[in-house]
Amino acid sequence: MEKLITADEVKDVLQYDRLIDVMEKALVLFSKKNVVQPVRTVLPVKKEGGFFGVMPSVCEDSDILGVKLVTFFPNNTQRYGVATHNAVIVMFEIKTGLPKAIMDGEIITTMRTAAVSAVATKYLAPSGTRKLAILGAGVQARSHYHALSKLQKFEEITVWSRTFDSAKKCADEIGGVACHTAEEAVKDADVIVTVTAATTPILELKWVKPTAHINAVGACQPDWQEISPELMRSSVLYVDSKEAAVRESGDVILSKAEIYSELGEMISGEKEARRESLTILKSLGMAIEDSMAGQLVLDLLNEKSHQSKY
Ligand SMILES: NC(=O)C1=CN([C@@H]2O[C@H](COP(=O)(O)OP(=O)(O)OC[C@H]3O[C@@H](n4cnc5c(N)ncnc54)[C@H](O)[C@@H]3O)[C@@H](O)[C@H]2O)C=CC1
Ligand SMILES: O=C(O)C1=NCCCC1
Repeated sequence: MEKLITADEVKDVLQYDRLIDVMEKALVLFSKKNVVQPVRTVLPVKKEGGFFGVMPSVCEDSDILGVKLVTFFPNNTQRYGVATHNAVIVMFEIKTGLPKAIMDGEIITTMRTAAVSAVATKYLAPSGTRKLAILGAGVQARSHYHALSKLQKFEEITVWSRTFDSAKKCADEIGGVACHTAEEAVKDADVIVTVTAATTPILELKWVKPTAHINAVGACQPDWQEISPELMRSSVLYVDSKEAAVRESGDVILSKAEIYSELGEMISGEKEARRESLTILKSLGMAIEDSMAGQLVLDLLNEKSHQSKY
C-alpha cells in the first residue's frame, strides 16, 4: 500500500471547481450503467441511534475501484463534540486489485455532497436566481454555501435551523441572515437546500416559490422525511440513483412521488432540465461519487508533488 492520506492533506488539495466537474462525470457514468455499485449496506448501531454504511463501486472505464466506510451518529456533536459523519475511503489498483491508498473520507463526504447539489443547481435553478435559503446549520450547510457560491454570487442568503443560535452562527460565517422559522427563510428563495438531521418534514409546498429548485440532502432512511409529501408530489423529482431512492428515501417512499429522472440522465440530455418548474433533487449520496473524488485527490496530490519538483 503506497499512501495513507489524512484529512488535512485532502483539505489542502481538494477544490470545488475540479470536484464539481468530476461529480458531473460520475453521475453520467452511473446513469449510463458504466458503474457497478450496489445500494449501500446499512447496519444500525442502536445504542447511539447511528448507522454504519458500506459503499463500494467499480468503474472499469475510468480505472476506479474503491469503497467508502461511513458512520452517521446524529448525536455526536451534542453528546461528544465531534462530527456526526465520519468515513474512510480505500482505493485499489484496477489492474491488479492491489490497495493503493487509504484516505480520510469525512472531507470528501462533506465536499462531494455539496458538489453534487451544485451540479443539480447549475441545471435546475430558475433563470434570474438571486436568493439562496439553507435549512440546517451544520457541516453540510457550510459546504453547500461554498459549493453553490462557485456557480454565482447570491444577493440574499437565509439560514434556519433547530435553534436560532446555531442558525445565527452559521449565517454570520457565510454572510447570511438567520431566520426564526423555515417559512420565513424560504420566502421568495430561488434555491433551497435542506441539510438537517430531521426525521419529519420541515419544508412545506405552500411556502415555496413555484419555480424554486430544492436540494433535499438529509433524510436518508426509509422512514425519515425532510420534505412534505405534498411538496414531493408537486415537484419534478430528480434523484442521484433511482434504485437507491426507492429503497432508502423516506421522502420518496412515503409520499409515493414519481421520479422524473436521474441527474445523470438529465445531464446527458436524455431527460429535460425543467428549470422553470418546481424541482427537487433528492440526494442520498453514491459510492461512485466517493471513489471518483478519492481518485481526484490522488491525482491532485500527484500534480502537487510534480509542481514542487520543478
Ligand atoms: N445525500 C448525501 O449524500 C449526504 C447527506 N447527508 C445528510 O445531510 C444532513 C446534514 O448533514 P451534516 O450537515 O453533516 O450534519 P450536522 O450534524 O453537521 O448538521 C445537522 C444539522 O441539522 C440540524 N437538525 C437536527 N435535527 C433537526 C430537526 N429535527 N429539525 C431541524 N434541524 C435539525 C442540526 O441542528 C444541525 O444544524 C444529514 O441528514 C446527513 O445525513 C450527509 C452527507 C451526505
Ligand atoms: O453518501 C453518504 O456518504 C451519506 N449519505 C447519507 C448519510 C450518511 C452518509
